[in-house]
Amino acid sequence: MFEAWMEANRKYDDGRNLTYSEFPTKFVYNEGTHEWTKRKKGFAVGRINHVPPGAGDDFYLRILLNFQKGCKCYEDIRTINGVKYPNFKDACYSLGLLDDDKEYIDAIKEANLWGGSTYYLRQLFASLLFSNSMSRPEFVWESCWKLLSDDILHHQKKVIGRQDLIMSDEEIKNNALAEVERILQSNGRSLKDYPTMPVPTGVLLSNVHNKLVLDELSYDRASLIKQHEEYLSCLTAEQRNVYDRIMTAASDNKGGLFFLYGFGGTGKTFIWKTLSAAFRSKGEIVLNVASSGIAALLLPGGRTAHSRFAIPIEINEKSTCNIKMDSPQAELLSKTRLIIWDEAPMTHRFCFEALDRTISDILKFSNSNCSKVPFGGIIVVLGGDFRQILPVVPYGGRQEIVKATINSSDLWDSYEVLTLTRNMRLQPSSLNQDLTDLREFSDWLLKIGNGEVGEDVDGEAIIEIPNEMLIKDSENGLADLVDFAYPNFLEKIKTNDLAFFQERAILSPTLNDVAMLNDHLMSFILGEERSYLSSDSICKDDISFQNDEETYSPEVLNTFTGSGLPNHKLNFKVGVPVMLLRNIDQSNGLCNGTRLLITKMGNHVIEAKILSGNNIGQIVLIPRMIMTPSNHSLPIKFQRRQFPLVRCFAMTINKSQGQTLSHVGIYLPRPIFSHGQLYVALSRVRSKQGLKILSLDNEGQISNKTTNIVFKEVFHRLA
Ligand SMILES: Nc1ncnc2c1ncn2[C@@H]1O[C@H](COP(=O)(O)OP(=O)(O)OP(=O)(O)O)[C@@H](O)[C@H]1O
Repeated sequence: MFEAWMEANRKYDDGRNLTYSEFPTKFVYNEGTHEWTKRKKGFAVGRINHVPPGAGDDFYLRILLNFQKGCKCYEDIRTINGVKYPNFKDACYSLGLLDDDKEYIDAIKEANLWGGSTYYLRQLFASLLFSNSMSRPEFVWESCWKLLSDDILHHQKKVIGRQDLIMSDEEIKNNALAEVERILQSNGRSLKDYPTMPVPTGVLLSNVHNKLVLDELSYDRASLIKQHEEYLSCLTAEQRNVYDRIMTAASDNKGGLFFLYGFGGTGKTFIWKTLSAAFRSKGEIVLNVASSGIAALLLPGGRTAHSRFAIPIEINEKSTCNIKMDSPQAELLSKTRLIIWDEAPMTHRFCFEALDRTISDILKFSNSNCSKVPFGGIIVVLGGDFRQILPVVPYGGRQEIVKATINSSDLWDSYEVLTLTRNMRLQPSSLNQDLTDLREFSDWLLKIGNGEVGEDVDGEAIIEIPNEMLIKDSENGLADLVDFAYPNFLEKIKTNDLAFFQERAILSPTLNDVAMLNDHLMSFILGEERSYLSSDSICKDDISFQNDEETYSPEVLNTFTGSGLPNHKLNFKVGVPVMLLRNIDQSNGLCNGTRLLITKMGNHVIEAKILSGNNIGQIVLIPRMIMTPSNHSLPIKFQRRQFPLVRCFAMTINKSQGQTLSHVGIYLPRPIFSHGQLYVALSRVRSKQGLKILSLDNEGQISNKTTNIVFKEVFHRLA
């Protein structure tokens, strides 16, 4: 039957765009003649028999049959993009369908051929360590250390000022390793965390244990004193009240929990900066974290809460953070005076409860009273806006989502709510007309966020979109929306205009609509399009692994999609903006949500330039990484090795939270589906001139109405 498929491909053209399992949709197999003939009626789908991984070449042949089309002989099956591979395994590898550390060696070699700085190569290696993507990191290091240390001798000659300096291979290798260690340490990691990796000899590692603490104490106090005075003199009366209340709690030495409630632009970040300067200028430790990577980049020395506190991805009401008692993180927490946590309402309450439990456990040894006060007596200030998107609870309804928010936690009774109400972005420096416009827009936004526009029926209201924000009377609404968000788009791609892409996006509620928009925009870009396939497998620690292996074959796993998980097949071109889906190197601004522009595409590595945050224009090398989705709706635990990237001409509204943009097109082919989504989409811009909305009704016709969802009960405990 199988060989007859190749025979049929030699005979007929019609089936050559079909894989082996798609073949029965157009052909029928005749058991008597052992031939495939063209199907005249009916429909059938094929299934390829299970082959266990231990079966050798047959296993790889089976994988290839899910991708290769129109093969006329065995050689065709192992020919990829015109290259004939010696065996099926190598052909699978070239398609990216295998998990193999060889890929990372090839990635480093490939990036080296691009001729960039060795520093970027070491960052690439460090990001592979951060993401635990290599099964044998020491093997990759041994194979590539020469490429990763190409600049060491030159650098040392400069440092020492002796052009005749000679270094042995071991010394060069040790120095390169120390550089990798430096990158790891800036992100709270060390080579010591990877037991099979060598560690550099010399002074560097003796500091490792305290590096996290040292980093937090190494701020320039003199300049912070000046900064603090400057900020303090600017505070408005209500901002000053907030500041005084927190400083009083600090001087009382009894700890304190606060929630700073204020909509966008009321100066929450300004307060965070003032407080951080106040404490740090006195040599006290402040940990600035945020729920999203983007918000973390706005804070001085900010990190995502999940990475700073090692909060487990799969969390429940009994979880604690992954911080051991005698670890550097524990020492850091025991010395911390103030924790600032921005965008708190989007994080599940279990995360705050896990941190509270962990801190109490750590501190109870030094002070037995600590376990009696929340967060062991550290002052904790949360901030954010409950009008925005609340924690995502997979398949959770209204009740589950509301129950997951921080103000449903038992800890909430201990929080004191401090409020900011004055919009500091809209100040009288603007022209009068502009100011009136801005105020009207800001008031309308707040009403949308509060659910005060339209008639509320069980949390949902149909609202009318103001005319000036609407795409209407249009032959092709989508083309007009694209033109608004990305005018002269091809020209901007040609000139590699980073500033243009930095501030623009199209937002839509669902992943499918976003994928359609990204396909649409990418189709205009000339140049080679490359497809990158992921390697998917069931996690070996899944206890039902043995039984599931047959049901969840790689081609079934390939179909899984989810928010935060890159697709099995990614299509990119040079010039396409993408968003990072992992925290790679937060100290260099590479976190979940950072936007990048693709500049080079290799077989195993992608080069891009940073578009958002603090390091705009900096080059970064992105490898494939192992990602395990935490989606409980999936019946098994599986992992995907893929580039942690998603195209972002268009992005989901949820992904846009925290981004500030100048031009936003909102595409609503169907209504938004959860609390805060409309408010978040509308409030990404600073003025209504930066906003256009294309809303479609059930018949797909342009409409001036859309749905807003607000769960008003989340506002109840904020008075
Ligand atoms: N007291 C102040 N004096 C001068 N400028 C201020 C003051 N407070 C805030 N600002 C400025 O107003 C703008 C908005 O403030 P900020 O970014 O702190 O608000 P936010 O509440 O954090 O907003 P978002 O939630 O949208 O991030 C910033 O440019 C900030 O520098």
